[in-house]
Amino acid sequence: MAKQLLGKEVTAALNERIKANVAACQEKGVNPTLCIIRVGENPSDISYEKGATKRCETLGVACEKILLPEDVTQEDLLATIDKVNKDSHIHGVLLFRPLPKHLNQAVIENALAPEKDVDCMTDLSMSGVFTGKKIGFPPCTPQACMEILDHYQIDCTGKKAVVIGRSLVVGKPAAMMLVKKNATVTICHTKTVDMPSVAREADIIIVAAGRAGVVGAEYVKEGQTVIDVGINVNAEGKLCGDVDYAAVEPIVDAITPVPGGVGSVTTSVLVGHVVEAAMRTL
Ligand SMILES: Nc1nc(=O)c2c([nH]1)NC[C@@H]1CN(c3ccc(C(=O)N[C@@H](CCC(=O)O)C(=O)O)cc3)C=[N+]21
Repeated sequence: MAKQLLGKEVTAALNERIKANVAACQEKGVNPTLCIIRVGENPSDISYEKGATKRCETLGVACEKILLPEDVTQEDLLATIDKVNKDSHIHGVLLFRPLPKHLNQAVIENALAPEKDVDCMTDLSMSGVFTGKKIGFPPCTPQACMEILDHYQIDCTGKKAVVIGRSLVVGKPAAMMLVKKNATVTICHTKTVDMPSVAREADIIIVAAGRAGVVGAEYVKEGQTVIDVGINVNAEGKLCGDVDYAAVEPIVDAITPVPGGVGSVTTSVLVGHVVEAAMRTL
């Protein structure tokens, strides 16, 4: 039986710090405010939006939403971003990605004001993750993985870490953050040859493959820690991870469940960034 790494234990600690910072803002007459921009009706965007809305409420942060149709033009989305950039009562902006194919995502991502970039969407913010310079905020999801490792005192120094997935939202920045924690890191992706045997060599596996249940028993061995970043909505509308939990859990030492793992921590990290952005304006 593996130890469950529970998101709620990690968020309880984070939320206390966030609440204190919210109070500090309010004392100075500033109401930390998140603006969510959603294009279309992607179910995983909607579930993140629901989670973020609830967490904002719990923590006393305002949450505004801008919903745009799936066929929004590049011009209209850029105009929306320009508007929130100029709106001084908004401290942080979350734009769900990936965007529909007809939009030029690279241009849109860099249109956001850097000081409001609470999920590391701009190239400038992302450069901070790679250079180690303190620029903006790190991306919420890989930071949530690190918060879980820290909270459960899972030391990375000298450990072998395998990251499954090379996206700019999770895989690549997660690998850099693990390097910063002194792990030796391997990034696996769709062209990796014999991924199960690479994964079995790891002490720590971060799974951000983006497909439900792809990591099965053949990827793991005893003694490992498995962090499942996947949030997939299955046919019954239920959340499930990228790890086949029932197969993997009996083998490894520690594992994050879905739901109840990384996703819930991601949401608190996001709200924490919004409050931090508000504090920087004081
Ligand atoms: N720019 C961008 N950044 C993202 O981080 C991003 C994105 N776009 N697009 C969509 C995906 C999906 N995603 C989710 C996060 C939390 C829940 C979620 O359900 N959270 C629940 C808890 C879930 C759980 O317990 O595991 C909550 O906060 O209460 C769902 C989905 C982020 N993504």
